[in-house]
Amino acid sequence: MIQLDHITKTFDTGADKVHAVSDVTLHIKSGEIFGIIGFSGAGKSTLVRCINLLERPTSGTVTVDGKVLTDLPAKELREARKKIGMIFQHFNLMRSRTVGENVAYPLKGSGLTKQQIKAKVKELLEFVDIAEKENAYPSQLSGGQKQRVAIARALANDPKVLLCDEATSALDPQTTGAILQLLKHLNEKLGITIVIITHEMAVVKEICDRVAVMEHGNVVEEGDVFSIFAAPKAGITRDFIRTTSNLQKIEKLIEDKSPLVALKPGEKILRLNYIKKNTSEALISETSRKFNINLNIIFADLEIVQDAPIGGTVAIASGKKEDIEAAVEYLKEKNVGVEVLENG
Ligand SMILES: Nc1ncnc2c1ncn2[C@@H]1O[C@H](COP(=O)(O)OP(=O)(O)OP(=O)(O)O)[C@@H](O)[C@H]1O
Repeated sequence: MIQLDHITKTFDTGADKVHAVSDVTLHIKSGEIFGIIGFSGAGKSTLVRCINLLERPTSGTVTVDGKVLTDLPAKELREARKKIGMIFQHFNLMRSRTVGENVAYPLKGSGLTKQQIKAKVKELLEFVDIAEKENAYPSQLSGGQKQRVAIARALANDPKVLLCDEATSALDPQTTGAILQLLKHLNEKLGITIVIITHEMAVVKEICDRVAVMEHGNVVEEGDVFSIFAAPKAGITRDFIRTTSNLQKIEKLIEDKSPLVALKPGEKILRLNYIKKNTSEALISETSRKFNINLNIIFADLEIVQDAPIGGTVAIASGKKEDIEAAVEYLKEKNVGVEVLENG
């Protein structure tokens, strides 16, 4: 649906040149929710603004829904852009217009009659569940409500793609959750391809199918969300994942020689990470029985990503040395990442 080929964007500020995006090639499939994550200044916004040519790339081609946007003349580009909606962190609503007027705005010149526009606005506001605010002004709405209006406005021209630039960054966690669910709903109901820029891994985990990680204008890692969480390759990806996991707390306990992690001779502290979708918690009890060892879970940080458990547990393994070693091998065969954190 979206093909970015060798996109480079350099800003010439007079004094020097800023290489915001350097030779990025990405393919975003039709119907997926694609996340772009990176720290501030990584080039995420610039890259996404290149998709609808709000920012024209210095070089490279942008193809959306089969049209090479970078080659289109102005008039055709304007038409093609209508099929790419966009929402922003600060909503960008027109303050002097009502909710209904904001949503109707992109329908100007669409050829629809007043009556048809009215009906369309009503339908859109109902879809985002804010129909009762049609005559309110943006200043009378909460952040979450403003973003719902912005989503309704972005949907006015029945886009095939929705670009979301930090759309939940100004919202509290509960409202963030509700807006993400709304995005998921419109992805599923309307089949809209969604690109989400964020600096929060929790957002990626919540709704994205695939994710690209950006650093210094480059995509350093890309893949389906489960694989990226299970086996991140780039250092920056690991940093992001750490922000959503508590597992490293156990390392501090070991370092502080906490009684919680005190070992008897022969015991080991193992960190077990689920790295394939088919691993299940039952494996731990199965392994204990099979090798006649005890696996005493002292810490668990498990959650569901893309309908599969991910994260890990930390367990103290006790039993005969050779049985523990055999159990470790068995777990590895079963696609569990095993790391010995401490030997007793
Ligand atoms: N119009 C511009 N003129 C000059 N430099 C710019 C312009 N827009 C962006 N930049 C620079 O390009 C780099 C990438 O910025 P960009 O906004 O794309 O990053 P980002 O990952 O979206 O960060 P943030 O999350 O803070 O928005 C930064 O160094 C930024 O200062």
